[in-house]
This record gives sequence, C-alpha cells and structure tokens, in this order.
Amino acid sequence: MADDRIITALDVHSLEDMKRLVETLGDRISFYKVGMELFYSAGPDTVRYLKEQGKHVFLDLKLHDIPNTVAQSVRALTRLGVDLMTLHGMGGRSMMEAAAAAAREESARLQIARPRLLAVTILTSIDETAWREVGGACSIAEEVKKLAALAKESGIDGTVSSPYEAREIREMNGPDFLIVTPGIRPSFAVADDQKRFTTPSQALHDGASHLVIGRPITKAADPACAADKILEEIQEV
Ligand SMILES: O=c1ccn([C@@H]2O[C@H](COP(=O)(O)O)[C@@H](O)[C@H]2O)c(=O)[nH]1
Repeated sequence: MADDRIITALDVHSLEDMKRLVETLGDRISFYKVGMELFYSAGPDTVRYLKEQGKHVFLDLKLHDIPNTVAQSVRALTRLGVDLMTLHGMGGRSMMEAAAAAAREESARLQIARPRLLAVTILTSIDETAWREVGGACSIAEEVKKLAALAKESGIDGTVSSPYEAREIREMNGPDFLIVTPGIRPSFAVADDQKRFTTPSQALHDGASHLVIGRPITKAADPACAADKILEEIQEV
C-alpha cells in the first residue's frame, strides 16, 4: 500500500518514460517529484497527467531570483495545481516572503488548495570540502539551521535538506514543519552523486516528514520490487 512519506523522483526526460514508470509502480506510490529534467523536457503536461492519476505532485524547480520574478513564477505554478514546490533559501527573506504571499493569494483567488513551499538549504551532493570551495564559512549543519530558521520566519512550510540535519530542524521548527530529505539510499543501492545520505528508516527516525527517492527505485532492475522493499523497511517507523 502507498505511503505518502515516500516521494519518487521522476528523473526521466519524456512523458512516455514517466507514464511507464508511474504505471509500473501503480498503487505503491502516491507522491511524485517532477524535477528540472522532466519539466524542461515535457512541461506542464507532466503535472496534469499525475493529477489525473490522483497522485500528489512535488514540482522541484528550485526557484532562485529576485522577489518579483519568483513570486510571479509561484503564481503560475500554483495555477498548475501542484502540492509542493521548491525555492532556494539562499534567495533570502524578501524572496521567500514574496513567494509565500503569492502562493497564498493565487490559491485563494482560484479557491484551490494552497501549495506548500519548501526552501532548499544546502544540496545533498555537497560535502564539507565542496561547501568550503563555494565560500562556506561555518559548517553545513550550521548553515542549514540558519536557512531553516529563516524559512520558517518567512512563512515557508518546510525545507529540503539532507537527513543529517533533520533532527535539529525538527527540534527547532516544530512538529508541523515539513522536512523533505533527498539523499536517501536503502542498503541495496549505491550512493551515486549523493554525499550526505542515509537509509529510509534512519531519515524518518531522525525527523524527516518525507523522503525523496529517485534512482534506487527508478533505475532498479525491478522498480516495483525496489519500492516494495523500501515500503517494508519504513513500515514500523
Ligand atoms: O539537495 C537536494 C535537492 C534535491 N535533490 C533532488 O532529489 C532527487 C534525488 O534523486 P536520487 O536519484 O535519489 O539521488 C533528484 O531529483 C534531485 O534533483 C537532491 O538530490 N538533493
């Protein structure tokens, strides 16, 4: 049975490939992430198809621009009817506040459910060495905490962070804050380009509300079987 805490990342580049995966996974998966690869290749039809299938949609375009541009983009994506979307926490307080207001106003105007906004903190592919290279002055954990606090103050619903920071964000931002963690690797999967990662059960145990899992499912020889193993692993958490 589906578990809404698992969000499968549909990192493929055509509508046909996406549909094939969604059909293969059937009722096991109820929440899908459409990222840049798929959205830039196949556009809004991806979201429409998933909604028609009764799925929840996380549109992960990681908006990062001046407040007006991000707010207008959030309005457009709200009209698509997505459930979750991302923007970069590094865009700052004004950008996040403008985005939150845009989602609120546009969904109220259309009388549809308000999409939840997530602030991307530090990508899970970044380790301490890479972080220093781009000018990081404190540790990744410290920076993620700062961004999570700022996101909450700015009216954002949650963060995208690695599972390593989930426990502190949960303690700091409370039980209702969404903590969405990519960087999930079940014991049967390889790390790929992820640097800050852990297992599905550990991430939930540490406070994540949702897990984003792509290649361990979508590139598995048998995606349905991989999803079943993950669902079984988290059953008791
Ligand atoms: O910090 C981040 C933010 C987003 N992602 C996205 O999550 C999935 C992870 O896919 P895997 O195949 O399970 O590695 C992917 O779509 C990324 O764009 C992330 O990994 N880290």
